[in-house]
Order: sequence, then structure tokens, then C-alpha cells
Amino acid sequence: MDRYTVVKVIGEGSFGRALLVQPNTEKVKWVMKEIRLPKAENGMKSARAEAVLLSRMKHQNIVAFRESFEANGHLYIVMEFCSGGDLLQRMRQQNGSLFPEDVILRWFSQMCLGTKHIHDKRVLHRDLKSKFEARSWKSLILKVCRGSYTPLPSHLPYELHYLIKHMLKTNPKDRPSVQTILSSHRVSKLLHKHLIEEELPKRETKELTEKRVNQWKKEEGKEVAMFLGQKSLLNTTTPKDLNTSFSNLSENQSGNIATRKRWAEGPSNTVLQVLRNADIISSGDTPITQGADFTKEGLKESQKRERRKWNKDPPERLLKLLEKAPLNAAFSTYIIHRHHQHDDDDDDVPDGPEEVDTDQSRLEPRSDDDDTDFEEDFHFDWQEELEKMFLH
Ligand SMILES: Nc1ncnc2c1ncn2[C@@H]1O[C@H](COP(=O)(O)OP(=O)(O)OP(=O)(O)O)[C@@H](O)[C@H]1O
Repeated sequence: MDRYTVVKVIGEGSFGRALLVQPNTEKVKWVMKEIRLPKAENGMKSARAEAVLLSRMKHQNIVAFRESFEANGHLYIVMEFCSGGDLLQRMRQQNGSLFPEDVILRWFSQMCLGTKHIHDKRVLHRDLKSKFEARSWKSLILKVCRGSYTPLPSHLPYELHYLIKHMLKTNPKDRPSVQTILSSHRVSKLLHKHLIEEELPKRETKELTEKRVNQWKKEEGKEVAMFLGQKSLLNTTTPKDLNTSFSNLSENQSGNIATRKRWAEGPSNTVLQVLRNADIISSGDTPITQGADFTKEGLKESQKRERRKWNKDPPERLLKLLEKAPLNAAFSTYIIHRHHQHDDDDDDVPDGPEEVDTDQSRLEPRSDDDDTDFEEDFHFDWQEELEKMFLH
């Protein structure tokens, strides 16, 4: 509380006051709702719930939350200051003259979008109103229960009359949802223009953000360039080298190259370090393991190793297998045991492949390379294993 200076009291609600405040370190003004914390546990819970719920809502048509805290038996919720006042204040300022239809539709669209955001988060507001009037509590309750209201001015479009009639139905089942109002209710075509105007700045901001994300930030670029320059570029080119190596280039081109750095011949130590510490996420034909040989010779040697290929077995054998195998066998994952090398253990291990699980991700489209996820460290006749299962 000490962090804020109270400028003035701007309103009073059923649960406490609304104060206009200014943080000691800022010029911007905020509203601080001061709610007396009831002694009963239940009342305390629902007061705190308001703060928690508001903190979860982030939408251009909902008052923004800043923070909440408790002090001296009160709950304080600090939120955005709506300098234009609330709807009731705006209605009073009209002194009985009507708002233009366009303004009504714009504000109503904003309210619907805010409400939709709340509903999307599975929250019911249950108190949307201006101060929706009666001489006493009793007559207010009767009005609400009967769904009686002063009819709309007749010049307003039929769709608005129709909307209000349905929104004030006493049985909630007969009322349109906010989603229906926005998308398929008779009134939605009147709201269309305002909805687009409301959504447009959001879309533009999103597009701008995406554009920015796809671009290098200047500072980031500099940092990366410096890192690479220090760690793995050697300044080895001399004008003498260039005369011989780039004699075909025009004067301009070779001039540029003379000032350029060249990659060192071997991979830089830093890159090797990163590779050594990196997780292996896919196994290729040359598995990278801790302590692998990253010297030039080691890398050359591993390149020489031949990539594993499919056996060139006669296709008839495969076709026969496919004809007999049940279709659902294609969608299962198998571990194929190498029993034939441990014939003595045959009693303990069941014959044939062991089904592990149906793997749904295998039904997703992916490249053929991803499908060959056999263990690489031993060779076995997998067709024979499958034949044992489906043909015998
Ligand atoms: N964020 C805000 N910006 C500007 N004025 C506000 C803000 N919050 C509240 N007010 C003003 O303070 C008054 C009291 O607000 P409060 O939220 O305590 O009660 P309420 O919701 O209007 O009424 P009730 O609690 O009875 O439902 C409001 O009617 C409004 O005039």
C-alpha cells in the first residue's frame, strides 16, 4: 500500500471502494479496488477469487490486471484505469439523448468479445450490467425474474429488438450464447463491421511480431558474428595467396575477398565441444557417441563406412509374407530377439517376435528414412523372424 499514493476515490461498489492511485515510481494512474475481507472463510474465498480470475484474463476489451495484495483486513486489486468511465457514467452524461446506433453496436461488439474471452476460459461473469434500475430490492428481483424491461426505441433495427428479447429470456436455455450472437444470430451481420475493426489491430500486431521473429536482431547478428569470428575463423588469406588462387576474378571481386576471413580447415574446437555435449536425437549411419573420433582421419574413416542398405532379397519372399500377414500387424512395434545365437536359452524366451505396443505415431505420415528404426548393432534376418510369426 505504501507503494501507491491515493489520488481520489472514484466510486463505490457493494464490496468496497474504487480508488484512483499513482505508484510512487510512475506517472501512470491505476485503479485500486479496496475490498473489505469478510471474516467468514467463504466470503474471503470469493473476494480472493475475483483477483485470481481477473489476473487470468488478458484481452483488449477487459480491464487489465496489475497486481493484488492484502493489508489491514482488505484485499487490494490494482487494475487499469478506464479514463472514459463506466457505461452507467456515459449514459448519465447523455442527459436523456440517445446514443447513435453505430456506437451501441460498437460497444456491444466489444462487450461480446470480452465476454467470449471469459467464457473461453470456462468462467461465468454473472454480473454484466450498467445498473441494467428499481425502487427497491424487492421490485428489482421481481423485474429480473419476470424479465420485464423498457422496450427499445422503435427506430432501432429489428435485429436489436429481437436480440434483447432473446437475451432477457428468463430461462437460460432460451438465451443465445455469446458465440451464437457473434457468429450466427440475426444481429451478427450488424456487428460484423465492428468485430473486424476490433480484431484488426490484434491481427496486425500478430503479423508484425511474426515478421520480427523471423528477422535477425542487429545485436544478435553482431554477437553471433563475433562468436564465430573469435572461435573458428582464421585470418589466413594474404594478397599473395589471392593472386594465385583467384586470378580469374575481376579486380573488384578479388579486392573484396582479400579482406575476407576464411574458415579454418578442420572443424573448430568450439563446434566439436558443442557436438560432444549435444543430445543425439536421431541415429544415422554413423552414430555420434561420447568420445567419438572427431579428428580429420576419424571423420574420413566414418564417411568411408558404407551406409546400411536393404537386403536385395527376391521380392516374392516379401510378397508372400505380406499376403499372409494380418493388416493390423503393420501398425505394431516389435522387438526382435536374437535367439538363434543363444540356442541354449530357448526355453526361457518365447519363439518369434514379441509385440510391444501399438504405436499411433506410426500411422502419421513421415519420411521413409524415419521408418527404419531397427537397432543397428547386429545383423539378423528380420524377414525370417516375421515369416516364423505369420507363415508357420
Ligand atoms: N478500472 C476502473 N476504471 C475506472 N473506473 C472504475 C474502475 N473500476 C471501478 N470504477 C468505478 O468505481 C465504481 C465502483 O466499482 P466497483 O467495481 O467497486 O463496483 P461495481 O462493480 O460498479 O458495483 P458492484 O460491486 O455493486 O457490482 C464503478 O461503478 C466505476 O464507476
